[in-house]
Amino acid sequence: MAKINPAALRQHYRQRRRSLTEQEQQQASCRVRQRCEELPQYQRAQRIALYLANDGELDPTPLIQACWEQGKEVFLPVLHPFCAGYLLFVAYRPDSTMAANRFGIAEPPIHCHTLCPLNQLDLIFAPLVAFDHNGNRMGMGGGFYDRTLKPIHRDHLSTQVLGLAHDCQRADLLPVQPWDIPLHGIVTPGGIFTP
Ligand SMILES: Nc1nc2c(c(=O)[nH]1)N(C=O)[C@@H](CNc1ccc(C(=O)N[C@@H](CCC(=O)O)C(=O)O)cc1)CN2
Ligand SMILES: Nc1ncnc2c1ncn2[C@@H]1O[C@H](COP(=O)(O)OP(=O)(O)OP(=O)(O)O)[C@@H](O)[C@H]1O
Repeated sequence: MAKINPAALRQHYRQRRRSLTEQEQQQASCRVRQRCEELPQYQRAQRIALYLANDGELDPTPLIQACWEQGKEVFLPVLHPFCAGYLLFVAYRPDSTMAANRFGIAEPPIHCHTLCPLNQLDLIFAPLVAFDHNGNRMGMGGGFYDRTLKPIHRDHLSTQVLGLAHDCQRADLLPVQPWDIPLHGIVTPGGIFTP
């Protein structure tokens, strides 16, 4: 098999998710919310990290609403102000005042009392560009999630990491890099994939 260039692969799957219609996006978001609500990992979780959709990503807005309605705390990834390449997880509430980061993605303000350390998050729903049946994740190429989530495996944390994606983001087999952090599962409108 010909060696696939990861940059070309990333462009291919970004193009796929961007070409979904508004209606397909909304339907996908609602199906994924329903699937997530059936997961024991979700039902047990009190502190959950999500994200705000960008570039055609599966939009978790209905799931964020569900968390709020069910009294779960929601956190969003915020670019670390001092440690380049790392993320902080910051509380997101209906009244959070948001500001766009350098990629144009809205972030809540960082305060000591709104920060959640990794070991206190029960569940992280991660965005992705492509995934495979082994739970490998290809992201936007910044290495933000890989760097930030490294302690989960190193320190045997109980934090679960699930990818959220459209079905068209499923790849046969992704190239694996030594730093890649595998997902515990991936939720799509069509199903739940566990490696
Ligand atoms: N919704 C969402 N939030 C997230 C991530 C993500 O993948 N999705 N991230 C996951 O790591 C972090 C941000 N990483 C990102 C990396 C690149 C681009 C991006 O759009 N890159 C453009 C170039 C934009 C520019 O340089 O101005 C591109 O490649 O076209 C966006 C987010 C934290 N927040
Ligand atoms: N744990 C780490 N320590 C140091 N560098 C890392 C680490 N993880 C990733 N990187 C660097 O980040 C770069 C991007 O990695 P990769 O392409 O896997 O990102 P990604 O998972 O697609 O992005 P993201 O997590 O931001 O969505 C790599 O070139 C790698 O050098």
